[in-house]
Amino acid sequence: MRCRLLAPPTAEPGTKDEEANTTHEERIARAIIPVTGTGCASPTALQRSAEQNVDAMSASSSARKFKVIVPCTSSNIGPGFDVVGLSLSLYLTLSVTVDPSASNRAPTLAYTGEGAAEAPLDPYKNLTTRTALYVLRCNGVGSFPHGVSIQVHNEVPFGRGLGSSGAAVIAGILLGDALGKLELPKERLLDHALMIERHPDNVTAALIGGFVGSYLLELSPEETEAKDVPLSEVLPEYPPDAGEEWGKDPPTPPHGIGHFIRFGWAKEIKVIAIIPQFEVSTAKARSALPKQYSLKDLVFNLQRLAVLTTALARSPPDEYLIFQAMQDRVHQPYRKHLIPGLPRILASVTPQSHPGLLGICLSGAGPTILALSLNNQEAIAETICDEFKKENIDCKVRFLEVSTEGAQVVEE
Ligand SMILES: Nc1ncnc2c1ncn2[C@@H]1O[C@H](COP(=O)(O)OP(=O)(O)OP(=O)(O)O)[C@@H](O)[C@H]1O
Ligand SMILES: N[C@@H](CCO)C(=O)O
Repeated sequence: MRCRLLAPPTAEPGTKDEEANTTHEERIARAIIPVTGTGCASPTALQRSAEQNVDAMSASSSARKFKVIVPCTSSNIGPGFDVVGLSLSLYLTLSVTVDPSASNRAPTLAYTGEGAAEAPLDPYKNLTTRTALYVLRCNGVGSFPHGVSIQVHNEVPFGRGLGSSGAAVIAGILLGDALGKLELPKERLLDHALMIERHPDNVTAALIGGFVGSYLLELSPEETEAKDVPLSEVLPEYPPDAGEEWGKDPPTPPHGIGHFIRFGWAKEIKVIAIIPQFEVSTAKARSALPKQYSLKDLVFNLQRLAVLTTALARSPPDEYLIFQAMQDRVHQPYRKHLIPGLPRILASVTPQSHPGLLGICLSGAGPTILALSLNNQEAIAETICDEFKKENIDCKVRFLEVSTEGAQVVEE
């Protein structure tokens, strides 16, 4: 088994995003928005030859097998709304076979695990494979290679604030890169991901691994305007018939649109995810946020985030400092109506009531609650589950590790 670890993180990407009221399909549409004003060139000689290369490579070799493994992520960690993400040990895994002797033109998809009943098996509708096709088409390869079959095993629950969509997008980015043998550098992979999921926190942490901070460059007014181009205009729903060409080409992402840095993470800090058994869509949770904030609330969060990123790297961790630094006034207060009992749940465990507790927050857009602790994990989880139970909500508890490696492609 040969492991192709992606290139080490060196730089950064970015854009700003307004995702409220959008579905993932619409977000993909945005991915395809001509942000540079110059889309991929329509199938040129270069594109055709890239496609022929991929097919020729497939045809001349035996079946190729590889895995794409992407961790889940918890973003925000209290005050770091849309800024920080933590990569954790639940994984989305694609087991991919490219068999030149198989005749299927479109990839076949099979799912097990979380979301198996909901995830589309049509590769032109599925978030991961559509993302892969976007990467291929932006890089001169007009279609999937023949004979691709993908077995998905997913441990990341949908719509719970654990970055399932970010993981699906990163899996698609790496899938496209691997199928096209593109070998894009990590920064360029991230550019493509940021065209789809416009807040960088989840996708960056999923790609890079560990505890990561990121920001996006502002789009120009023309680029911002262009983001309303509908999906149907930029990426056809169905593949063309043999010999026909795709319609309009998707725009390539601008280069270096996001920027990131990886922080340290003290090895003593343990992570507990308390996962309520209901979904909150990120789009809905984003639409609950105000358009404007008071200076007081922004300063409240900025002060805490500045302290938090260093405090979580220090050994031994300072319980009081971290607990205070994980307070938030930018997103959690506005999402409380989406998660029954949220203020009470967040107040249910403190370093005083549960020695060893470092902090508690909403994971991503919720409804999962993330607790950081030095010990006492079971008691912390039990108390939070009991609080949810008062609202007639069952929870699953996961004791997780920080996943330091980030997304990987493993050749078999
Ligand atoms: N493995 C997957 N395959 C296909 N689609 C997926 C996959 N994972 C997530 N999705 C899509 O993403 C949706 C969930 O995304 P959403 O942004 O609402 O929540 P999340 O990413 O789990 O949470 P958060 O962004 O708060 O961390 C699912 O309903 C599904 O449409
Ligand atoms: N930072 C994002 C993460 C969800 O994907 C939010 O809280 O809306």
